[in-house]
Amino acid sequence: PGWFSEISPMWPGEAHSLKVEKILFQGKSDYQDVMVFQSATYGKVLVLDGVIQLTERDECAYQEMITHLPLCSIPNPKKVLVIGGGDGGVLREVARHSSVEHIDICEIDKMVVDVSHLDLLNFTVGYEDPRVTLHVGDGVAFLKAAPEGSYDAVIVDSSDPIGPAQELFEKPFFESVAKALRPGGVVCTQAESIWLHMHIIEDIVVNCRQIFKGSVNYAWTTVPTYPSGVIGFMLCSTEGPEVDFKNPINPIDAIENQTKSIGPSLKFYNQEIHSAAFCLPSFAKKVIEAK
Ligand SMILES: NCCCN[C@H]1CC[C@H](NCCCN)CC1
Repeated sequence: PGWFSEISPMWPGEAHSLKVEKILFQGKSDYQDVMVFQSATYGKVLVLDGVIQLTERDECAYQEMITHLPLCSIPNPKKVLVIGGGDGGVLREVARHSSVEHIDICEIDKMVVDVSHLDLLNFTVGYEDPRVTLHVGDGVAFLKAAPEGSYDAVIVDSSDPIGPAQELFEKPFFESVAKALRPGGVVCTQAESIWLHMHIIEDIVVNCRQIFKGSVNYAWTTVPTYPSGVIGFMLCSTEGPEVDFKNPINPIDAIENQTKSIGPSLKFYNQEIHSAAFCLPSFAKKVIEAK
């Protein structure tokens, strides 16, 4: 009945709208407003504090890229930590990697986990995997408590810097990620849009270059229902065995064959788009590669 418009001070003067067929869930958690609605043309949509988190139609572009860009860049990911990602989409993607033996996920808002379990978003396949341990709590505290060198990969599937995820964009958090990663371990974080947030990205790149002594790269993908239609990721590795993010050594087709057991096959990610994701327009390249 009507339209949902995503209006936010984070993207002033513009708004993306989706035609609403039915509101499926509305709640207020300790951290944010949570809503799920059935849209006319993008399937079910998850909204937190008025910001679109994912839609059934295009979530593959975000979940597959944020997961396989890091995990296909190292030979044998075994222990993976997901910060955020309570909707379960990233878990579904991590579970495709048969080399992975244990997945910790730390989501601050239980209501987001409950909503995904309500099967409103049918992403529950990720939570059913026996390798998954769910921790409901603050990712900053979780990482501070993590023993040094615990993980091969950390995926920071956060919302935006206004609200509960604000600390996940700050230097102390990146330092705790670096400590929790093994030498040559990798982190992939949600890193905003080059059209909207070049200044946020610039600050993140400066911090990452100081903290991650392996390589620091920015990659991006297209998500029609995110403002400006694109979203980026910081891909960083700690000092140790060299990681070349631009030439994935853990090819997805090998993963592809393993994925018979996990839900639908990949809709977006492939080796070519992995490498292409690191190609940047000049206005972004100038800022990101100069730092
Ligand atoms: N597992 C899906 C979580 C989605 N993460 C974020 C949701 C909010 C979205 N705002 C877009 C801001 C414009 N760059 C960024 C990704």
